[in-house]
Amino acid sequence: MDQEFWHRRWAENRIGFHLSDTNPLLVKYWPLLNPKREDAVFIPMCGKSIDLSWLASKHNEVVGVELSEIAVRAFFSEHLYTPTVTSMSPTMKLYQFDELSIYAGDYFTVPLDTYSLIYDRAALIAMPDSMRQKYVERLLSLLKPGGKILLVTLHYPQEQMDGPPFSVDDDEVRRLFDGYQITHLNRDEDSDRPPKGKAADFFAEEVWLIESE
Ligand SMILES: C[S@@+](CC[C@H](N)C(=O)[O-])C[C@H]1O[C@@H](n2cnc3c(N)ncnc32)[C@H](O)[C@@H]1O
Repeated sequence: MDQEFWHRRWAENRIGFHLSDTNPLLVKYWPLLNPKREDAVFIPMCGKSIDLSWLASKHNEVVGVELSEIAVRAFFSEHLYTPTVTSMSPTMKLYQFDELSIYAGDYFTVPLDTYSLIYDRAALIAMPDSMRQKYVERLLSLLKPGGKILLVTLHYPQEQMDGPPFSVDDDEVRRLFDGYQITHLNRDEDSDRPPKGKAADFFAEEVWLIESE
């Protein structure tokens, strides 16, 4: 999945993954992380998710990274926020407004801090098999000791459907986050997917709590 693929998706507004409201799974399961206002939150590959605003209403510092500047600009204009914009390199900008900072740039190269809490919805599962290990290594390097991740994945028969979104099953979550405490919080087979025009025998959305020990 090269970067051009995602730039094209945003340029053509093919963003079926975008939710028009706060993700109910975030609202339901975030309290299980025992979040405190002063815990800094990181959201990888955040798109223009409304979840950014929900988390910013509960935390002093929320940091997102999104490759597409179209998405980042849309997020701020759709919320009527006027961010300050700092150019960091020809391919990287930092957008800031109150508690929220969003880097428009590549997740793998943006200069990030470490965070107590991470929210991954449709980021790990946007990565093809060949990139997932590298994606998770970077994610775990950004997690403070004692930190927690709320992770939302999809599980379906991969041979019946092309990704993204890709299927990431129970075994793979446990392998990718080996050495961390993993709690399976929810499996929903009635989620309103697969994406338009695609079909699979089953299609389950799963929620995980990953904790560093
Ligand atoms: C499936 S979307 C999910 C967006 C968001 N998490 C949501 O729930 O709406 C995956 C996002 O990852 C972004 N992305 C893909 N590769 C990236 C990279 N290397 N760095 C930053 N963002 C990336 C895409 O532009 C896209 O917006």
